[in-house]
Amino acid sequence: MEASNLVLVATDLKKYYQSVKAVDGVSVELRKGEVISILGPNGAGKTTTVEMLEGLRKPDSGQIVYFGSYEKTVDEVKERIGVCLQENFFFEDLTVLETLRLYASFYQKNLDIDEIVETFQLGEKLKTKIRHLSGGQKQRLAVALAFINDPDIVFLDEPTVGLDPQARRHLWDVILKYKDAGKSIILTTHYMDEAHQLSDRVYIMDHGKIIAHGTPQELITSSNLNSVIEFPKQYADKVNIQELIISGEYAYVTVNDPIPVIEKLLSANVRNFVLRHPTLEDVFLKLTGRKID
Ligand SMILES: Nc1ncnc2c1ncn2[C@@H]1O[C@H](COP(=O)(O)OP(=O)(O)OP(=O)(O)O)[C@@H](O)[C@H]1O
Repeated sequence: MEASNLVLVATDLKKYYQSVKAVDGVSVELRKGEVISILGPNGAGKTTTVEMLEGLRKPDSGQIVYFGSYEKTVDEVKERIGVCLQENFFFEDLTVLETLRLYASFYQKNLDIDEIVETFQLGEKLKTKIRHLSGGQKQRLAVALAFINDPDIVFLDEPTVGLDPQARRHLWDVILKYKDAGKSIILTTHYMDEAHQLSDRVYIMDHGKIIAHGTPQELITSSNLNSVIEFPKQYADKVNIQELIISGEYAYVTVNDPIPVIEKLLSANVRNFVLRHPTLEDVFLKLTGRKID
């Protein structure tokens, strides 16, 4: 990949709050036409990292280079950046159309509003005031607004929270459409399937540091997890299995050879287990020892 394709390079970013090392030496690269995800449990430092990349928070140290130019500050590139924050505030008495036009007026360059309306399926709500939108409709509008200035880099912090499964899938298609059009997208998400489906590369964060990164498949392969065996946690005490992880209602074990574990389960009369391929979620669980939510 040519260096000129790098639209953002962040090196050794740090942000400390008294004793809390919120971000402790994070480096991230983003290329043109790429979707990357930053995954991590609550408090890992994802939002602080992304807010520094967006120019909303000043790093204590480290460097961020936009569009290959050391001279460009975030203020100079903000026309080329789109942001959907985790919590968005709107003027409740404006309609959807008025809101789109207002945000468009903040920038020199815009995507066509009709195209945005169609892409984000907002047509039926154009004359509806924000206060009368459902949570999911507001969320779709918030993501739409991140694209209004036809940005080259788009930050989407938990963009599908509050959406029903159909709307979530639709938004995935929209994100991939914009990626294919050459936009570069940084996603933070709690949904592992979303990260896997959308991301070219994933950064896994914990305690302010990147603890692993790569394509979803590279992360799965490099974790040396061949098989996952999963069963209800109430059986965990019945079987002596090393490296068992209890999370939620289930006990998990990731192994290269599943046969000895299955034999143990069967001899303890545990039959309602599932054997499956590992997912990004299992990698995450192995690395951090806990589930993301
Ligand atoms: N303004 C602040 N003052 C003090 N501590 C802060 C501040 N902002 C964040 N932190 C702390 O920094 C750490 C990282 O927070 P951050 O919000 O970046 O994590 P996160 O990974 O985005 O979490 P979540 O998934 O819950 O949004 C947390 O321990 C948080 O309490």
